[in-house]
Amino acid sequence: MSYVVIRSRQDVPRIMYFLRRHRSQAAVILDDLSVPQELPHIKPYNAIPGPKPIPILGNTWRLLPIIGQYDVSDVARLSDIIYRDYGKIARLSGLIGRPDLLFVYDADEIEKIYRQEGPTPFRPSMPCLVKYKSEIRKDFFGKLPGVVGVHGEPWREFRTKVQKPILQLKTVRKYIRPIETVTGDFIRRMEEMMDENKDMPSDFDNEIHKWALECIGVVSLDARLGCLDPNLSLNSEPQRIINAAKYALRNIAILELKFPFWRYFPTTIWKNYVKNMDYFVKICTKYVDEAMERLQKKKITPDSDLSLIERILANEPNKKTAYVLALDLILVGIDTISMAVCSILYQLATRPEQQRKMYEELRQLMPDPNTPLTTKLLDEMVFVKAFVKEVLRMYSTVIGNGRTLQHDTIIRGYHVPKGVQVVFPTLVTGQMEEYVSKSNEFLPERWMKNSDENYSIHPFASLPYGHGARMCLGRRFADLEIQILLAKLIRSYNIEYHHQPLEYKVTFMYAPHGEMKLRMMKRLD
Ligand code: HEM
Repeated sequence: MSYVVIRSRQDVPRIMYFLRRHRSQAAVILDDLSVPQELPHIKPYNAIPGPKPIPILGNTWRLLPIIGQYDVSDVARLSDIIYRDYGKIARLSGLIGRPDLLFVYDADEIEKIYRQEGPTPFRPSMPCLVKYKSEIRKDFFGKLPGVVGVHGEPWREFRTKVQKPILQLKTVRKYIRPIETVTGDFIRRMEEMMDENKDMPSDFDNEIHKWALECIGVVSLDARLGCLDPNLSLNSEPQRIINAAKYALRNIAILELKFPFWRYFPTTIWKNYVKNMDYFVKICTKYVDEAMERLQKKKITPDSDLSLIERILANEPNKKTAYVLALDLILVGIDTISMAVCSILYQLATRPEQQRKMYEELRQLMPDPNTPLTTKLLDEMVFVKAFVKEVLRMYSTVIGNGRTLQHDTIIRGYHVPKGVQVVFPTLVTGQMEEYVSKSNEFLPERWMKNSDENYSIHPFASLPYGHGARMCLGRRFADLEIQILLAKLIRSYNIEYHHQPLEYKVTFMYAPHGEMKLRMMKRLD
């Protein structure tokens, strides 16, 4: 199917006549994206295939516990099943309390939607966070609600204020040393945790979570939070932060994917969510205030070597921007990265040949394992970077992204009305043979410029960090943190796995599910 974009409504009859005459299958898109219903060839929205809703419960029952056809943890499989059952476009309608979900598995269409999204893309996410920010703590967030769960002008204004420092390589690179220090502490802790077989404990994923928390503390609060301390008392601040991160973040899957009872009355899980979010607000306020005090004592010149938070505080008279930014980074920058790291380490442990290649690259770049990391060294770790990309293609931590359509749009020949939530299932499209050559094979080399073979990949098939103006704000930090961890760990240890294979599931993010008892064998060279 090809498309014809028409600049003016008056041209419609002329173009339609031309298309009919030439028996063309092209779909017509009006430049202003308002689509008249009567255009021939364009099928109505309700003709899109999809699971049939049942009366009263709509399609929500499919996600209900016990009677539901799909479990929350099956969401990744659900997206695959929908593709197999209905093809490249499918509609999940009749979801109580939320708009229809439209699954699009066509990389050309995904590209088109992303490219047309305009200056304020709307990502339908985290309704519970929206309620928290816009109702429960309206007093705090007011006109500066941040980026996560925020849309339209308020989102654009906030993103414009913070985007430059967060994505600027100069700022990100300042964090090589601090993240290397956190990671060194984490690896020492791993040494202490291993059993007599050198296996990590069964809850090793929680330890990775603490490393991610400690990293985000350094980035967003200019602070070492102390989460890697092995002897935390129950009431200590780091332990309370660890617990809040678990409840506030991990329960979002239950709040958002299961029936949203919390919208109608405050359920226990909702009350806990609010309590933990309040705790995060308190922590962010405390550490940003401390950063401000330190900043006030500094003499700032245009060349001052400032941290991310200091730069925000120096440019913005309102401290609220820094509080809210820190909160947003914490909310989305812990689980994403810790789950991605679980997945990457598990893949390394179960792919010894690939791990050997990574090790050889690292040994060549860092003959002494204690070589301090630099921008140059990190840039030269091409296999490390390619391996991470390949894991994110085949096991994308965030299984899909989405946009709420802000205009009526034609997608695969259907007229899709404004307001529908379009889902881009990157986990599925990233593995479709028509978009990715040898899609079922795990080949990091496909991402390497000087690879012997010529692999093709559609640029919109695998987008683990999303795309466009709303793309992941923390992606440079995410890449940096993952790369530093791999460089330090794989240079010095061989990672193995000697237990039952782990299945991938969605518990908020897509990651191996079960006991991550990785074995860490110290390398001798
Ligand atoms: C491997 C780890 C990560 C993955 C796979 C990931 C993925 C994503 C995706 C898919 C989005 C939506 C983008 C879009 O709508 O186009 C997103 C948004 C976002 N991410 Fe990440 N992310 C990761 C790590 C991080 C980290 C470490 C941080 C913070 C330091 C972070 C901060 C954010 C923020 C603030 C947004 C919201 C941006 C906005 O709506 O304007 N992410 N991320």
